[in-house]
Amino acid sequence: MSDNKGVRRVNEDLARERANCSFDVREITFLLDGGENNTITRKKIEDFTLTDELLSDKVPDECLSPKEKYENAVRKSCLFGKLVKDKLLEFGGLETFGPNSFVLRRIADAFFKEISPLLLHLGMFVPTILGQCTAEQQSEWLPRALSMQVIGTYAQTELGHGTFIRGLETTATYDPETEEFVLHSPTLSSFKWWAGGLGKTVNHCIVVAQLHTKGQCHGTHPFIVQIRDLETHQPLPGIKVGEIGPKLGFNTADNGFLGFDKYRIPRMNMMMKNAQILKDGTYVKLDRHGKMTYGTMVFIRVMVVNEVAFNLAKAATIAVRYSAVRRQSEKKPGEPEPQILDYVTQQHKLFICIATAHALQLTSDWLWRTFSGVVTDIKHGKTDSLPEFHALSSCLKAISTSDAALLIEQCRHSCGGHGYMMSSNLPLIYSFVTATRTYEGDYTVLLLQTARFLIKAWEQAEAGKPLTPTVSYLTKYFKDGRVPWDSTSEGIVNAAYGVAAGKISACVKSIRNRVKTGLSYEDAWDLTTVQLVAAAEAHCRAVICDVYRSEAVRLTEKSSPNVRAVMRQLTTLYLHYWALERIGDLLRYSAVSEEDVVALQQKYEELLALIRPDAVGLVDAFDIRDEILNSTLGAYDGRVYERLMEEALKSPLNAEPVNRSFHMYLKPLMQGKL
Ligand SMILES: CCCCCCCCCCCCCCCCCCCCCCCC(=O)SCCNC(=O)CCNC(=O)[C@H](O)C(C)(C)COP(=O)(O)OP(=O)(O)OC[C@H]1O[C@@H](n2cnc3c(N)ncnc32)[C@H](O)[C@@H]1OP(=O)(O)O
Ligand SMILES: Cc1cc2nc3c(=O)[nH]c(=O)nc-3n(C[C@H](O)[C@H](O)[C@H](O)COP(=O)(O)OP(=O)(O)OC[C@H]3O[C@@H](n4cnc5c(N)ncnc54)[C@H](O)[C@@H]3O)c2cc1C
Repeated sequence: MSDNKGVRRVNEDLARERANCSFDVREITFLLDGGENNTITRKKIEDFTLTDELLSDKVPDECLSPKEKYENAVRKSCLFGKLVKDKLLEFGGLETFGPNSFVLRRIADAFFKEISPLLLHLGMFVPTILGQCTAEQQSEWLPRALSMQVIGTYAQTELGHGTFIRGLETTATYDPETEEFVLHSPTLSSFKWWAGGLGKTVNHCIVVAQLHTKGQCHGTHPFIVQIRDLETHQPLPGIKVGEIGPKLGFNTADNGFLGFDKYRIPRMNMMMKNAQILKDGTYVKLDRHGKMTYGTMVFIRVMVVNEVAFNLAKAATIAVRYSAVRRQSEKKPGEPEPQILDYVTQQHKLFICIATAHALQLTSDWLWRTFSGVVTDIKHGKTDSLPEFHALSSCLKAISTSDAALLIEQCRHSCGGHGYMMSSNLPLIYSFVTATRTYEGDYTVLLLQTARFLIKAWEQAEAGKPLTPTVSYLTKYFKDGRVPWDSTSEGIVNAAYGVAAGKISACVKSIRNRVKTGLSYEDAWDLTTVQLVAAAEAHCRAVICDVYRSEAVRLTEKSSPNVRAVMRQLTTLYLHYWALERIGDLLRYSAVSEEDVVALQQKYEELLALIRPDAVGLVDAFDIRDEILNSTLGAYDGRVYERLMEEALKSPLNAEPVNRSFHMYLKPLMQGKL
């Protein structure tokens, strides 16, 4: 596929797709990056970080042993970290969790096919210092953490408890004699389990433990704990630490276990922004809201929406480019084999992935702005917006991770057998994203948190009290009766809110009816949880539909007509897809008719046809470099078969024509000598 000057040519089908695209791809890239300047900065950072020296792996990562994989990930983390530290100042530095840190997080995928053992240090250890320490404590820990003298992680989950934080068993008992806390793991189930980087990499750790002082337990609080010697890296006396073993993914993250045997830490290692222990052991609570120590989890839930939007964009890019290159079967006898992207069923599998990546990216940007507002409020001592934000971030985390994981798997299905190859990168993208559905709050558990808020909001609506913005629709749909049907985008969003309101109303009735039979509120709630999860899902879906539609309109106000048209086609496709997926709910809670359903289906199929010529342009607009995509099927030039063969030849099994197992086992078996 090289021309006579050695320049690699692009696959002809892909080249033709790009020539036929109706819009300027860069325009959509700028929209998704949040402006042209951001794109320019991102590209500069990519150019200086994505160097051959760092990226070249002679043997594919997946062919290495677990130990070699981990060591390679540590090597690259250190080289990448140094490069970033040395050069990033040229681009305005890594302001703490500013736009450059999002860019770096994405670029990191080029270095770590799975995950960096240092991700938890930057992703959770540093943010927890920022969120949970006093200014004095920050000035002690932050410079050491940012210069990587202190490398840390976040150890909350235990063998016995992850979801139910109040059930954690690790104790931190204050000893006023020595002004120290004594950390202890009283049972096997109290061992910390899961923290990324804990197994082998970190020397410090944020430990969430039950605080005891003056004979009283004050619940869980975070502590900074040194666990390894800074010189020798040996675990310190009183610490039992190790790695938890192979997992579905995250295999370079050295997730670890940790136990304490009456291990002492100074009083000031308690993170004291929200609560303090005075020298004499007096407990002082500063958190009027009560859940401020859960702040890091809320932050990560916000970040995760962005993570999964990007990973879905990667999977969609791989699957759409491959579908433009791959030809299979015949539509009519004797005709040439079509590109598989020309099958309507393939378009149905893939275009929703592009639209969802957009929907989640725009929702994530909106959520980040909302979060920044909440953080500013909290700095001014206002916590009123926290319950609504907790409900919102919980459901968006749950739904975005669940949707992304399902759709990434759909991208893999759409690539047939080759999608199953590790070298396609789809299995690793999936294994990374499917974990997001569990960590930082399990899907069901988080939707039930949102449901709690929705039921309270319903009761407020009933009492004629004002409602916060994301639930204000409940006032409108409070009265029973079906929501009028209107097939415009706005109409579909309204219907989605109507469905959510109908489901919340049904939950309220169900709980009340059960209480009337003599059940306790808790039992009535428990029996209604299947409906409550569905109601929270419907609420979240309505929010995503609403935000996606309105943000896409706002962002494309000044766009060229063709970009505006294709962006509108995508939002309309998303709305129609979900209307059809939830048609049973619409029939129950809205005035949609049989003819309307037929029209919805017809319009959906028309949209697939309209988007088809722009599909490759749309994934090109994600502008994900080959190094980051890491995929034989999805590279920009479409050299799919060549890359598959090149990668296969790197397999260690191909290093010798005959494997020794032939002589050891097969030959004796063949000769009846085994
Ligand atoms: C060099 C190389 C590196 C390259 C990178 C370079 C770039 C770096 C940039 C960094 C970018 C970072 C990106 C990050 C990407 C992500 C990667 C992360 C990797 C893995 C991380 C995984 C970490 C973890 O999983 S940590 C553990 C998380 N655990 C959980 O989430 C547990 C879930 N459980 C809970 O949240 C709670 O226990 C809960 C809510 C289920 C119940 O709590 P509790 O029992 O205490 O409360 P209730 O009694 O039920 O409710 C009481 C009341 O409180 C309200 N409430 C609950 N939670 C909150 C909250 N968080 N905020 C506000 N309010 C809350 C609740 O609603 C109730 O209110 P009522 O009014 O009473 O109803
Ligand atoms: C890859 C990965 C990385 C992780 N990294 C970290 C880390 O760095 N630090 C850390 O502290 N933790 C980490 N974790 C742990 C993670 O946060 C927990 O696994 C997660 O919060 C789920 O808790 P659990 O494992 O206790 O699940 P469980 O709560 O035991 O859930 C099991 C099942 O029970 C259901 N269930 C539980 N409670 C309820 C309820 N109240 N109502 C209805 N259903 C319920 C759940 O829906 C689920 O189906 C990580 C986990 C993974 C997978």
